[in-house]
Amino acid sequence: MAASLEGTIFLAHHLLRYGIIYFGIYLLGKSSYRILLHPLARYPGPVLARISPFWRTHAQYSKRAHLIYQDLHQTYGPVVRDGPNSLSFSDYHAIKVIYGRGKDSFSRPNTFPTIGINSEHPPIFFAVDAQTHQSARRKVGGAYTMTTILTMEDQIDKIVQQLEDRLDEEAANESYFDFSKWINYFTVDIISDLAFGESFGCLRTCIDANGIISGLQGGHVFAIILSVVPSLGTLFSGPLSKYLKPPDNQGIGLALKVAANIVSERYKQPSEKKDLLNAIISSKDPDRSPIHRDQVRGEVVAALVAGGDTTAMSILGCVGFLLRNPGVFSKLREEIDTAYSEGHLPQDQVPRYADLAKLPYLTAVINETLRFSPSVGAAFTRRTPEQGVEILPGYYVPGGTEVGVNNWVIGRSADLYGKDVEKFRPERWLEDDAKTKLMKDYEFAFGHGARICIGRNLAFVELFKTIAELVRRYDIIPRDLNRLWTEELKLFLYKSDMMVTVKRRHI
Ligand code: HEM
Repeated sequence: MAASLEGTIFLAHHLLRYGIIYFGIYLLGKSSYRILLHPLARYPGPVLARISPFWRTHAQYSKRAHLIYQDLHQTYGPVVRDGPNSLSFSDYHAIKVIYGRGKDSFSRPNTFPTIGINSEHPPIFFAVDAQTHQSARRKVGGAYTMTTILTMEDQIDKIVQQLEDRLDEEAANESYFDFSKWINYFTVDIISDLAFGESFGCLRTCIDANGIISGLQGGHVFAIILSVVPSLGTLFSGPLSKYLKPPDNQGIGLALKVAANIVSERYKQPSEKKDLLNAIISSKDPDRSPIHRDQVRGEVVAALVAGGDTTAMSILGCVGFLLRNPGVFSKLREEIDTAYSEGHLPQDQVPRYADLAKLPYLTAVINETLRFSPSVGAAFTRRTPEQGVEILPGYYVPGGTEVGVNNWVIGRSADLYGKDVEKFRPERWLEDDAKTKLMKDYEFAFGHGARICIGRNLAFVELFKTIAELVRRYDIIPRDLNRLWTEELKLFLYKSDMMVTVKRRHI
């Protein structure tokens, strides 16, 4: 008995020892191959990134990947190998090749969890190959044009008014409060009102509707992990998916459930309301047949996930940079006050977007905000086509490689924006027509080409209105200008804990 136990221990010990040795040899062989013989071997990058995907996971997980990628390109140049099979580009010319429009667009790596999505009728964000994406996007494009979005302006204005009511209450309290919370609630109320047919009422009730906002932010951890180890994504669509479903009483699970209910209600009881939900429902396939209900459901959830926090972070960024640059703030306020005194803006209502878009300095401030601190601080990557492609002159990239351009890094391209890229200087958008045209051609805060942000018209309407109203009506005093906010990159570049006090201006 004792002898057989000894034998078993001896065997296990040997198996473990040789297992470790063989595994070590395998890892060494694989790493050597990736460093010396892999088709991307000629591209520079940190050793750990060249042999393992975990360098990228770690960078993303550190919550400062935007800064890590900026350093990475300063150290290694315009093309860096940031994973065994992936490259990051910092030369702005790469944008048009990687993200350019057309039937030959590069596909999106399948890196996002797709629970609750019907892969036969995916919403645009989840369509992987170029053709499926193109056909899904053609159907819903009309719902997001500026003309359609402007039919919803009165509803947006109502929520701008609710934000002002909250700020007036804070002004009466004369104490510091977290401005980022109200702006988050504000953008979620707008997108839920338009896409879900009814606002979640966060501003009204002063609470994060059943944890939807915090739940969405928590979901970014999955997105980060899956972006680096896409094979894990199969778990979410395979037989295990039912065990991995998020709980449907909070966060994204609740958003999915609410979306399913409101979409079927809207089909049962059509409404005259001018909102995104109706605009999407009335979208047609190119053959004029109605859009599939599952795509509608998916688009509604995608709008909430992609359109709430992103817009909030741009509004917060803009206010923060104005506070840090009092000269810019005064110049903007003067432009807006003059527009009122000359009768170009109405005294007794939230200004119309069409009038605000005529103000050149306001437009420049918003463009500069999107360059200086884009809400999306991680790259949305693409996969190169099978035959491979020359992305920059002399930089041939084999087929099946994951390639991307980081938004934050491109916003700091001195070739594109000039040597003073580290300064928040809206004037750069107003100085020289040729330079402005180039900067606009390569604008990247909303992505580029076939998958450029479909919600950007709505984002612009929200940004112009909110910034104009805040600058016109409030003095905003930060508690500590040197510690304006906590900034963390998840998938989006989050700003939180922005403690300020506000005073209503007497105008
Ligand atoms: C300042 C605010 C916003 C920023 C910075 C932003 C940024 C982006 C970026 C960079 C992309 C491209 C992703 C890629 O290349 O794969 C994107 C796509 C998308 N955005 Fe936005 N976004 C904003 C607001 C919105 C809003 C308000 C909505 C919804 C109404 C929205 C809905 C979408 C959707 C559905 C996509 C997927 C488009 C496609 O794959 O064809 N976004 N956004």
